[in-house]
Amino acid sequence: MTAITRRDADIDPLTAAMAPPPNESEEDRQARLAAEHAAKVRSDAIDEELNRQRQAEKRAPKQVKVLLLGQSESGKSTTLKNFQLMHSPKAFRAERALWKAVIQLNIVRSIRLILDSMTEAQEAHSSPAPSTYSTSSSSRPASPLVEKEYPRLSPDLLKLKMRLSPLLSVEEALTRTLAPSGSSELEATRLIPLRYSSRSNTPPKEPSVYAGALWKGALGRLMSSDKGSDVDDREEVVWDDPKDPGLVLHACAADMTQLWNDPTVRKLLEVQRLRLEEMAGFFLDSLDRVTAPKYVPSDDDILRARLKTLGVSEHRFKLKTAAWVPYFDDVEAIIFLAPISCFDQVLQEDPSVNRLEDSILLWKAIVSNPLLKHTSMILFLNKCDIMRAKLASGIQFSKYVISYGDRPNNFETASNYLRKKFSGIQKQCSPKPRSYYCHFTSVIDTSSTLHILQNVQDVLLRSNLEQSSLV
Ligand SMILES: Nc1nc2c(ncn2[C@@H]2O[C@H](COP(=O)(O)OP(=O)(O)OP(=O)(O)O)[C@@H](O)[C@H]2O)c(=O)[nH]1
Ligand SMILES: [Mg+2]
Repeated sequence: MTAITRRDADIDPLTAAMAPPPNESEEDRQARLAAEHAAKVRSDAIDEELNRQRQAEKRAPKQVKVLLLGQSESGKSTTLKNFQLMHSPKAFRAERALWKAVIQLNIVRSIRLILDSMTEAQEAHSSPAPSTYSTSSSSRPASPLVEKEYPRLSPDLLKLKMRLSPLLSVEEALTRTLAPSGSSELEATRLIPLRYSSRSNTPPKEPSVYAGALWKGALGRLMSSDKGSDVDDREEVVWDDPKDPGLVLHACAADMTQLWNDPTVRKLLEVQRLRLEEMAGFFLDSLDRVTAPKYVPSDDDILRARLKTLGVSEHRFKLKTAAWVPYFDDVEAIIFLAPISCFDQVLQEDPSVNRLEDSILLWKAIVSNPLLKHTSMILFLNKCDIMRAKLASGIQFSKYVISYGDRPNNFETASNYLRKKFSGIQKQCSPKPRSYYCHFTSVIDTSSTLHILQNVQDVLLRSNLEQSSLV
């Protein structure tokens, strides 16, 4: 009985299944052997391919994954442009012509904001006197319109406004170009209401595109086909459409300059607290240059151009680094952008939230996230140039950041105060100690940013090296 049991166990079910049928003919046997041989050849080929891939992966540089995070308008896309300029300058420059359309859209948007302000001033002057409001209802707050002291607009200024109204349709055309109908990007790039009154409390929707290069393709196709799809470094944009937005902008250039330099307009913007020169995509001080027929955007212009990104995109860059890079494990790092200049601004999507406060809360959430506990954190306290200008112009930091108290209202003190605040949160809220670096940045400045990104890259590689116990 014991013997029988042992014999049963010896018969491996797999061997039994693979064994030839008990009464196999010679012909069947040949066919079976041929099929088995073919299967073996296939399987060996697959093994070989897998081995080849494994070897190739070992030789290829390991990827260093870096995530760019931060609230809207913090400078993520601009930092990415810096990476592109650093690692694939040719590809970056090949897109100059495409950015021209974005810059045109930025100009038209700034002009529309001025025209909207003028409309509001006109309405304020034609609306009833303040006393009508104060007697109408005790619970109703006085209209903000009548509290503001709008300057009166001269007939000449109103004529100028009329002359510039065709720009509104240019805005519409450009927005459509960036998100042609039928594309998945259309929904996100909904047209801005032609007239926006600040009374309505709904800010105009900003043109936006989904992450990735879809919009670039759409725009590229619209350009003159006889030039081919490769847009050369110095090539100007040539549109198929005779109503080229560039032509309209060129024709309106003198009027736009006159509008922007008009003292009444400046006063009006001041009353509205609309600081266009600090807003994203500001080009009104370079109208002559950027509306010239042969204008080609410079690196600087491209970095300043503003187009909102929706969604997440992935970009790969090959780092020109030493041969030892392939031996490191993956390193995950986050570059977090906090635009410190926004201490006196609120979120567009929720005007009850201060932008700086939003950045701090977001930072806190990221550093305390247990899933990211091994991730190196690189903090960019960004838009230092705007921060410096704001403080120099007399805007009081302590009015918005009460805890700042009576410290001096200068860039050095205020920026260091914020650096300590962000670093403190990192130290306190990280689940465990981690690599942490902080930089003061102005990512529109390519040379200083290049320097910082180089440093970031070195640090990431070094920390990888340490983790791999190679140093
Ligand atoms: N002056 C100045 N402008 C900056 C700086 N960083 C970014 N900008 C500008 O601010 C605007 C917004 O920057 P983006 O890079 O588009 O911001 P983002 O984080 O990608 O924003 P979303 O796509 O909305 O998430 C752009 O017009 C940039 O040129 C800076 O350090 N200084
Ligand atoms: Mg973006």
